[in-house]
Amino acid sequence: MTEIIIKGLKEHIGPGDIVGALTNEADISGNQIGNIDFKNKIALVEIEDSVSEKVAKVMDDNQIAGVTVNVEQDNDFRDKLEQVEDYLEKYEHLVELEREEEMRRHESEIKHLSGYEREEKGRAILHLRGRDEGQGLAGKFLVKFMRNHKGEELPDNEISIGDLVMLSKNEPLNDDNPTGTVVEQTNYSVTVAFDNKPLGFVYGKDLRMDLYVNDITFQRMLDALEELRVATGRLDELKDKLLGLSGLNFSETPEIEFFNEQLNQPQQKAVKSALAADDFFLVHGPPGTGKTTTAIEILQQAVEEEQSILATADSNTAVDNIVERLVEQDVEVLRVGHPVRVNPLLREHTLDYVIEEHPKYQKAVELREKAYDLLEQQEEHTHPSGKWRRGMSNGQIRSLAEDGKGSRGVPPEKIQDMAQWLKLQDKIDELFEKVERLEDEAVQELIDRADVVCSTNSTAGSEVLSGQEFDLLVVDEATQATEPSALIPLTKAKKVVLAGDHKQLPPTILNEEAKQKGLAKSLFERLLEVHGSEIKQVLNLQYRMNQDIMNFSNREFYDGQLEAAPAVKDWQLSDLDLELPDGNAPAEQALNREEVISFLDTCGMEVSEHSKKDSTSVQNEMEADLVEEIVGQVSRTGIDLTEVAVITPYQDQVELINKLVAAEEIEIDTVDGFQGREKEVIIFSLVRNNERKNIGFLKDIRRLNVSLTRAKKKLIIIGDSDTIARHQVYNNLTNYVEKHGFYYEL
Ligand SMILES: Nc1ncnc2c1ncn2[C@@H]1O[C@H](COP(=O)(O)OP(=O)(O)OP(=O)(O)O)[C@@H](O)[C@H]1O
Repeated sequence: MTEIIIKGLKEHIGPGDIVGALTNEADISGNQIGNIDFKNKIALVEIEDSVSEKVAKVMDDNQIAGVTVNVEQDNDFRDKLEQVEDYLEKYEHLVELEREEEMRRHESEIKHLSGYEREEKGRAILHLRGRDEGQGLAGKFLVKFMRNHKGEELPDNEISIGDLVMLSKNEPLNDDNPTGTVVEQTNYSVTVAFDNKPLGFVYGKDLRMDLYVNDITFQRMLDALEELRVATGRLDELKDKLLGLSGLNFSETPEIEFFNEQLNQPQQKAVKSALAADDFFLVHGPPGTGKTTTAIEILQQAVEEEQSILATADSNTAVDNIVERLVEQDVEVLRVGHPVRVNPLLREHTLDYVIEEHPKYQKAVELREKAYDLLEQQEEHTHPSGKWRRGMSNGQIRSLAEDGKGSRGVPPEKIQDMAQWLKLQDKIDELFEKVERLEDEAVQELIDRADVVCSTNSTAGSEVLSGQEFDLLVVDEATQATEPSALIPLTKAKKVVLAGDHKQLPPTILNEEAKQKGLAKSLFERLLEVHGSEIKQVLNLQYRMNQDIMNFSNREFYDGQLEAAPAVKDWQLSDLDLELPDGNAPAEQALNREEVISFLDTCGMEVSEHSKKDSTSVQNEMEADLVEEIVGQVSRTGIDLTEVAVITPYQDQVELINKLVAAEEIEIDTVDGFQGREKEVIIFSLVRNNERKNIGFLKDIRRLNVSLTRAKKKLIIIGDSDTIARHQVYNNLTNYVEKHGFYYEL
């Protein structure tokens, strides 16, 4: 027996349909068919060896029970199926772990912060009252929550549609508190759907709502995984390729004219290869090498070819960056996403904004208002409820009303009044149906009209984009997205280009087990591992840093492939019109010496790191004082302070330095928060200084790479070589600065 694979089945198709179709269409007898095994929408059917080829040929693109199916012979298929299932189950499990961790963190915050503090952070809303809104879709119980005081706006908050929230009265941590999903939201109210009838208190006053988990993104990840599981056609092919079950295809490299004439050789090559790739392509862009610049050119070229295009990134900031740069190039962009989360300067490109101008949407607004008027009119009539309905069907009420009759003790006038209510209901239903259709059409027309649709990875899974297919998906900052997150837009695409740098920081994962088991790994990295360097182009000319700042990272992380563009390779702080200090104090020397990289080593000084009570973070007062001293020197040079930043791996150190440094223009941030950014001068406080030589999460040397590649003209590092230099790369760093920079033992 040989196994043939039938793909694209529908739920209603059973073994009988398959046997029927095969015996009829392929002219074989029932006893030439063996076991039939169903896996989702796929059937694995055993066929006698002598006829299996014929069956596969006849049945491919043929119909079974009215459904067109794909049929092939593939002896490795069962194996592949298992691999796919292992992959999907693994990620479903990891997403679930992360989701649970997020809930735990919210619980812990609810425990440790007051309600007001949570409200301040936007993760709780206090002083609410609940109003019963009846039952909604799938029998869920709907409750609308508003402030106790009528007409009072809700405070700013992070809660959004799809999130799981918890309702409480006085006891925010009570196990019995009901949780439900946010289904509707305005400035004044949040409507929540509960699976079961919630406890009576939610219909009262003085309630508190807590964000429990930002669930929508997790749900969309799980939906994307499920889509992969039942994928057919192009998505099925992409799935095989991303798992390495089949190879990649490339078409001929196109001859093109570049929109951006400044693109350098590797950038041009990346654009051409990305266009030639049929399935996946990676643009590997080390810091400052023009990753986004290259991605923009790829998008413009695809627009020129009239492809339908989706461009995404994990964060709203990164998406806004793409939107801004596309708009500069006169590309017609449609930005999908909540306008509140979009840069105000770009709001005119959001779907919510442009749709207001669409005639069909305007008509929908008009009809909706009509429907609301009718709803009001309806209140003047009798609702056909149990009390008055007395078991009568709508049809009976209508025909009794027509005949002017009463029934079951209900007088004729009451029946007529109920019939009037029903008549209005019909009109209301019809209006809402029209509203929905008009809105859908308006959205579709706007999507079709746009050259490029832009959204976050998560929002690519939103209702407005459901059912859309794109010829090309470009994901920027792809190494900062988890694999399931990148899968959300991928399920809509025929071809995928990812731009990123896996040598910089991966996405933040809260759950340690999920992180260890691979959730922090991006799709970019998977593809690189599976398909090797054929799938990528490295951009190796960087436009950010003096070459001495670049070179350490170049050697440690990029195999020496990076080059500094001529314009930047020798630039220095003294090129700016500044008054550099002329003293010999270390903080002064760090600024006035020619060397662009300095290391102020605190190795001989007292051990000085410590953790605050209940904090997993670390701080170092001695380093903070030094930072303050250097900032003082920098400020006196007359430099534009918005061109200076202090970065450090630890949040508590950020807070400590923030207290010491008065100049508000100077950004002080964690390394993770500063990824993707740059400044003329960077002061980097390493913090770790302990007898145990413990360097905590500095062990992730990608964090060091990010830290060392933010400064354009001056990088000042403060750290304790005794603690850090146990680690080889940090040891290399101190050696490097001794040789190529200004190294000073305090
Ligand atoms: N071919 C080029 N010629 C001149 N300047 C360029 C070129 N390519 C990129 N740049 C400049 O280099 C800077 C970095 O470019 P871009 O923002 O595209 O890089 P990136 O790799 O996405 O950066 P990051 O690593 O910070 O994410 C920009 O100021 C851009 O204008």
